[in-house]
Amino acid sequence: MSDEVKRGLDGVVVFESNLSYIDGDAGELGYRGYAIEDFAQEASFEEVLSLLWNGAWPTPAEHEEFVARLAAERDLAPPVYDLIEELAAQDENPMAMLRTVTSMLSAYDPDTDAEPDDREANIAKGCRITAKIPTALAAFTRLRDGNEPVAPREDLTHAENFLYMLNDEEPDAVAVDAFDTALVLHADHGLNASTFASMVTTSTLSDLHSGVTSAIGTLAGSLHGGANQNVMRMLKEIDESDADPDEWIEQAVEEGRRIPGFGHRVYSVRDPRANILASYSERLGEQSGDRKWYDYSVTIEEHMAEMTRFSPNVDFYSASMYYQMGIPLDIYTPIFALSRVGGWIAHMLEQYDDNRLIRPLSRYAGERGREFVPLDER
Ligand SMILES: CC(=O)SCCNC(=O)CCNC(=O)[C@H](O)C(C)(C)COP(=O)(O)OP(=O)(O)OC[C@H]1O[C@@H](n2cnc3c(N)ncnc32)[C@H](O)[C@@H]1OP(=O)(O)O
Ligand SMILES: O=C([O-])CC(=O)C(=O)O
Repeated sequence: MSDEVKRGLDGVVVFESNLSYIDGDAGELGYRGYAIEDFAQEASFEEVLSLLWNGAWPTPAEHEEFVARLAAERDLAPPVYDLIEELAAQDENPMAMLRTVTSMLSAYDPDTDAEPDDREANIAKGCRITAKIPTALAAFTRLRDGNEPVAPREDLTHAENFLYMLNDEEPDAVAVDAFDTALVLHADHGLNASTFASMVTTSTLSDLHSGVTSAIGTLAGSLHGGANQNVMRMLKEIDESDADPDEWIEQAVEEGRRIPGFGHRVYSVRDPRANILASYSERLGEQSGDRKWYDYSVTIEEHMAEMTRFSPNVDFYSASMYYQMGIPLDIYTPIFALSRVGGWIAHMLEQYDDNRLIRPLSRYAGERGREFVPLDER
């Protein structure tokens, strides 16, 4: 057995999966064999969940049933609302809130005592987690901003309902289209770090709630899902600095700053999701009559292309898109989680069906044979 260390598991293939196909050099992404460009603006997030979890696009009857099942699970048990209120009062970080609340959801899940690899119970738990975390995020955001939570509605789609709960008004069609497409595009992406974390957790035959909780904690970091918030912070920094955006980005690159929203372990070219998200960012700018955020983004991309080998990833254009929709900056990463939960669950379902404990090796690099000295002799 080779003891070569593959830092960051770069290039190591550890599973077979039927979920997402990525060609990082060609800039291609597909879910279960369907190219994202063919369905991202056509299929709803609910349809994509069915595709990922069940392996096929739903028929109209299956879709209707699934949409109703998900919508019926949106509300939270009163103690969960109490926890959210407490966390909002503490001004907890929104990703930490989501991680804590997801963990608590298992206490109120009717299938909590099912065998961890019981597929039907896991689909039921998956529906509940996916349906409830948008309610938790919207309630938290409203409470910490001094507003009353808005109860979920069963007659709205997943995307519509979240925006409705967040703003206490029904969203317009452009916002719903943009948001639903963003949910679709963030739903799955191979063995990214948070998905891997969820699978490490369930490979021990731990439960689905634990897997999602691990994944949320992993998505939060700035090298992964946390980058979308940092992109917007960067765009605001440029805006507030009054600097010429061209000069700002040139200087940042020359200083060796790690530019959020650029670079990827798998893509050597522009992330295909960024193409679609960029078009929404531009459209929202045009709709509002202020293209500034989109234009800053384009300037950064152009300079990055000239000065570095890095292209935009999924987090780059989602930032200006969400900002122009009036979404608070610090909930961009939780919004990523509201979508990626679909992919985490799909991968965990695959994992349970063909499980083997994930347990790689480290190469010991410390000393050996050292002499122990008891505490009172040190
Ligand atoms: C949903 C997602 O998770 S998409 C990714 C979101 N994350 C970001 O956008 C954060 C910015 N990007 C990055 O940090 C990286 O490109 C990652 C973490 C996404 C992938 O990087 P890795 O494959 O692990 O490469 P690694 O971190 O080893 O970087 C290799 C080199 O490229 C540089 N580099 C990588 N990304 C960037 C960037 N965005 N800006 C400037 N330099 C970069 C690193 O500084 C490093 O340089 P060095 O060799 O001189 O030290
Ligand atoms: O695949 C990755 O490493 C990161 C990513 O783009 C995602 O999780 O969507």
